[in-house]
Amino acid sequence: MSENEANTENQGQASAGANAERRGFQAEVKQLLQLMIHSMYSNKEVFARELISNASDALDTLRFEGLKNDALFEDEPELKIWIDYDKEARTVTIGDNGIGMTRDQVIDRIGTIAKSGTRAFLDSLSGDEKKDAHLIGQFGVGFYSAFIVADQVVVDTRRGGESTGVRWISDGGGEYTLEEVEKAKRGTEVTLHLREGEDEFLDDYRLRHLVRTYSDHIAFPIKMREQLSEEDEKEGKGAGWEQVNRGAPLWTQSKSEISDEDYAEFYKHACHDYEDPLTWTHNKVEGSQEYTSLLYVPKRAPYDMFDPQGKQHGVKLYVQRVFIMDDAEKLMPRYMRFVKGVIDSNDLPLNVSREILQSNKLLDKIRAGSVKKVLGLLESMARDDDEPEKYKTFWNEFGQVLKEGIVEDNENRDKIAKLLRFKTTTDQDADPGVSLDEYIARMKDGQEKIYYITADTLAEAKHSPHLEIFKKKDIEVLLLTDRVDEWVMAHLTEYEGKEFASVAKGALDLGEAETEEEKAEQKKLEEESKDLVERVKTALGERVNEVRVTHRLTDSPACLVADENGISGHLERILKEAGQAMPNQAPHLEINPTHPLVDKLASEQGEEEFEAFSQLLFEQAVLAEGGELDDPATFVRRMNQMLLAVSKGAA
Ligand SMILES: Nc1ncnc2c1ncn2[C@@H]1O[C@H](COP(=O)(O)OP(=O)(O)OP(=O)(O)O)[C@@H](O)[C@H]1O
Repeated sequence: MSENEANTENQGQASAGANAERRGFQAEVKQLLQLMIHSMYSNKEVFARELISNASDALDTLRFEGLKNDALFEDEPELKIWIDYDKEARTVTIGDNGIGMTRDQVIDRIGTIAKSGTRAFLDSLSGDEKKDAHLIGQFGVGFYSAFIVADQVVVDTRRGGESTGVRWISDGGGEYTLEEVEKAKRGTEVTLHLREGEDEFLDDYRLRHLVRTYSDHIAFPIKMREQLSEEDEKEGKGAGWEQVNRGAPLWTQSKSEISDEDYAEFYKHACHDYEDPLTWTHNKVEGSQEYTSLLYVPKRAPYDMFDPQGKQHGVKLYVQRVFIMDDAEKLMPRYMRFVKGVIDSNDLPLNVSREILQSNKLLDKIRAGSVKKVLGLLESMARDDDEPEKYKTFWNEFGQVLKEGIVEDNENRDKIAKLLRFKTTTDQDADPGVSLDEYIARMKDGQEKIYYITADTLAEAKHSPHLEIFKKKDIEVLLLTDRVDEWVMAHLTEYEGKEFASVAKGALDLGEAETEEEKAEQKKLEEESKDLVERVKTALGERVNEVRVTHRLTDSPACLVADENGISGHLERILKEAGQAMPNQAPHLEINPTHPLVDKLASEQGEEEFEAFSQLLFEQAVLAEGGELDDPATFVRRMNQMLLAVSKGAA
């Protein structure tokens, strides 16, 4: 019951009044509730953090909206949270005098889950409690965590400025009831009727301990009844209320006063995560503009990291300790959407609106400064040989998102490139992968470029015929298999003065990694194969752009190569899959005259046989680079004819 209101509810469970309306939960809520109760039981204490976080968010919202509408504060300007318990009724109540909710808001917010991708998320759960607990934690346990310890939850709430309040009651089954109630004070009280066996929470010491452990550094006072001495009780003294948490926002304190545990608990509260963060950076910037940033990198990627509709909590903006907005994009670029935390500016005006923030120079500077801090944090994590696991975790969870920065952030491209990690032909199992600095350090004598290949899978990349000459010469090649890689490489043209070159594009130039002798031999081969090249070109017609003698194959008869400035076959397939109309650009076909099949082709006299053979060579090359044939049936027919001819010859 509230610090302000008399305790009227008692004994047993609350029941809805005669005018109460019964409503069903959204199907997803029903499912989530059941899962939550079972899989989160071993973390049952989270309910305290979640409900206190919600109360603190409601106070933040009130303070922000109150900047424009003073009336919202009514006659109660002091913002607070309180916790009380009733041993006889077996209830614990968490109350706040924050913004509160209207009837419609209660229906929208606690009868429904508005997060996008909820259905898919629920379908992805395995039934394995431990795994599911992780996933649910990531999804956000929120208000429903109350049902882990309670078999009935009552929410009394009144929005600031409204005349009537609403009571919501549910036992966590399929339904809840709603009715209008008189509520003198604005805000929300959540009363938990504890399940059998949960009486441990009806204890002053236990509750205080929960507050100190989980919510010590939230910005508002959390109050509990004073403990009376025996003497006071004898004298019949009533208990007053006292603040239990420190109540100063963590980021305003100096680093030396904050322990790692404090940072971790604050993170879980402010960023709605249920695991500790991976790392963080806390900075006070002084001088021409003043702000404090406390930025965290989580341990795990959110389930909707690649969902464009996904709501991410991201970084919260405060102005002089007043919460202003929760909109990552204004404070962090998209490619840093994994960063969470708080930025508190002393210089922005308190009455700042979203419109002003759209184009605000101060905010731009804060954003640029914060991006540098995060990049610095990642750099030091990547360099940290004592804890290599950390960067590995980061890269495996968020590497794909960070890569987007190569495309998005011109200014920091080199810094981001330094943080990239790759599987390579020399080090396919490297976890998290090889850095560009390591690659450059082991480049072969005379090697001038950084070579890479893009493909859908690691197996496809590793076995690509385009790599043959590189294997022979022991030149390392980066194996790129993320979807975003094609765009990344279109923007990453050089690193530390070294150009990038796709092994599947343009005429291959190995520079000085090739001896004069090898170059002369290549020239000779080209001369000798002129007629053959002409014949193949004629046979294939429009299907190819150019036919030439290969430089890159040692074991395969032929391969396709994209134009130096064109798009690779891999990108062409990605774009086609995404439904983009593609101009038909024929690839170059490179043939390997030293291969016995090509030798056989050269000796083929019959024009029809020569053409069929050339087509086969071309189609094989399409398949080898992961492409699809326009007419697979004809390919199979040609293949079978060839096999029959060969077996007849052998008989
Ligand atoms: N004490 C409260 N005062 C006002 N509104 C509240 C309160 N508690 C919950 N709400 C509303 O109900 C919504 C749902 O809460 P819930 O805790 O389930 O999710 P959340 O806080 O949005 O996200 P998360 O799942 O990450 O915790 C909140 O976003 C808020 O709008």
